[in-house]
Amino acid sequence: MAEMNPSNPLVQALLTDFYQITMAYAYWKCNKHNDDACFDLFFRKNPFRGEFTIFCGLEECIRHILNVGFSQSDIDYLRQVLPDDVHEGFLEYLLNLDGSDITLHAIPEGSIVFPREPLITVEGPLAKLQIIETTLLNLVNFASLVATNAARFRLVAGEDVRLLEFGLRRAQGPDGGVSASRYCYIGGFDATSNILAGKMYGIPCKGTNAHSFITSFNKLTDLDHIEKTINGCPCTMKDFIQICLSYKEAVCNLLKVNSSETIEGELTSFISYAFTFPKSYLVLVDSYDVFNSGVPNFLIVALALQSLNFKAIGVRIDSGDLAYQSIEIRKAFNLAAEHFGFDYFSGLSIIGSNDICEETIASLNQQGHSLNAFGVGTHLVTCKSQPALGCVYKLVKVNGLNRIKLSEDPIKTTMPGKKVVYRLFGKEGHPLADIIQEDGEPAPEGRVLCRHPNVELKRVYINPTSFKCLQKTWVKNGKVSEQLPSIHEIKKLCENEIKMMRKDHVRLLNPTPYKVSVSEAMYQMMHRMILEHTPIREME
Ligand SMILES: Nc1ncnc2c1ncn2[C@@H]1O[C@H](COP(=O)(O)OP(=O)(O)OP(=O)(O)O)[C@@H](O)[C@H]1O
Ligand SMILES: O=P(O)(O)OC[C@H]1O[C@H](OP(=O)(O)OP(=O)(O)O)[C@H](O)[C@@H]1O
Ligand SMILES: O=C(O)c1cccnc1
Ligand SMILES: [Mg+2]
Repeated sequence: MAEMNPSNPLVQALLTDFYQITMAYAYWKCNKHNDDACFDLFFRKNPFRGEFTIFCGLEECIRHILNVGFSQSDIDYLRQVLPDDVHEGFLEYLLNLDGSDITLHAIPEGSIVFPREPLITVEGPLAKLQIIETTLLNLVNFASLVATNAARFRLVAGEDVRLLEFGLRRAQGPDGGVSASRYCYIGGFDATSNILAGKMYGIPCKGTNAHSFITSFNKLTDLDHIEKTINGCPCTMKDFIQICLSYKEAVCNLLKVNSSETIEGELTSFISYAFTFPKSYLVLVDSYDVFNSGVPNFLIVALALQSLNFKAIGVRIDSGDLAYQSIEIRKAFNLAAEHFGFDYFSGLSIIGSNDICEETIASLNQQGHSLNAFGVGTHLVTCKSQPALGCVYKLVKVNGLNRIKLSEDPIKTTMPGKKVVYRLFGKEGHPLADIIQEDGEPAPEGRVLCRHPNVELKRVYINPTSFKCLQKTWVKNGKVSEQLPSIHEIKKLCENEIKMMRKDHVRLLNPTPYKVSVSEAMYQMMHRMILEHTPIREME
């Protein structure tokens, strides 16, 4: 199916690390390449000093598995970079490689997830699963990081504020930008300014205007000669300018502004924008002076539009104190609403932008403001406060034998075996804890003993009112086995999952860790393996 290609053509078999190919060659040489393997993809620490993560990137992983394969030119290139004596049989093996014997289980995209949980579990031939490691990690790491970042912006902003993603110009390259737009939408943003992402993924596109547009206009007479009329209305530019000017004194008197000090070029730019977009008139008001020019000029044109039965949308401010200015702008809108008798002026939108981060929004909320929307770029899409999520991909089983990787740091010791995660819900409806079990253990029933994976004495009995298994099988032997959700469904899932959490787990500052536990059987198996694989030192 053509539509099941990865959305980025860079996502292909060669988008992996060289060592995956050399290891695959060694597996092949030792006849291990078709060993029956199982790998887990997971992270060890939530990002942004938080206690939750939004899992994203799954659909692109699935698309990669459905399409993975080396072209003849890939093989020709590999022949050049591998040792001279590389066996032709291995290159032939690579040429014929596809995803037909890979099975993938995963937690649904958009879910709230926690450290050490297998987000994706892949089963299939060892060498193939080795080759796709880097690609899957690349597809999940940034996607989950930026979606989590977006979810945090949504949490701090609250439900009633619109969040617009403006990051493309600052993003880490074209793919960073397009991916950020997609996963920020899932994480909680309402729209993007990135029209390619809009087209590719069906994300709503929104935009205002820039200082260059406003400052490119100079004098009203520059527009005088325009012969076109306003869209959907017989009003010419000359007439429209006259209507605007007829409101100038009244607006300036109302706002106690010296009308001769308002900037004519700015008014000209607003008129030209309103003339073009009479139904979506929203302009940037901070190019010269917000209160002595931007706001009066905006209102002059909003009133002119109203006289033609069009309703203005609002303003954007992109500098200065966003709290103070938004409150004062709202006062001006209220005054105009009352004076001119148009109630909706009180509810006009005020969008704030300019280097906004999570802390700025928290601070603005604390100070009080009148913004309806935030336009956020740099801090959101570059994940400035934490540039990477440390997802890893570890072998957990081969030919029926559980495998383990030990570490001095117990949190880095891998959890052996194929596993599933159950989420246990309490009587208030919130998740109480997740429990990682060995695949094949019965589902939790009655009173569930949840053990800390590493600390023997940390145990808790949970009596869940309900539970759910988080994993689903999305690909079975190279074929999609579960209907993939739309981006809008993924977004909705993400929103619901965050809402279900107890507030203290998802608060942004010093949140309470959510319990990720293991079953008794899992605990015993893991610790038996740790003992078996830890050599006992000799001392004299
Ligand atoms: N009331 C506020 N409380 C806290 N932070 C704010 C407030 N208002 C604006 N900010 C933030 O303060 C910073 C102001 O940045 P900066 O001083 O560079 O901008 P500016 O000089 O106002 O604008 P520009 O340089 O674009 O003309 C921005 O990050 C902005 O988001
Ligand atoms: O500030 P960010 O969160 O990255 O959001 C995107 C920014 O991009 C635009 O202006 P740009 O920064 O290009 O120019 P300006 O700041 O000089 O207006 C916009 O006005 C925002 O300020
Ligand atoms: O539409 C906007 O206002 C916009 C788009 C990109 C960057 N800054 C602002
Ligand atoms: Mg800026």
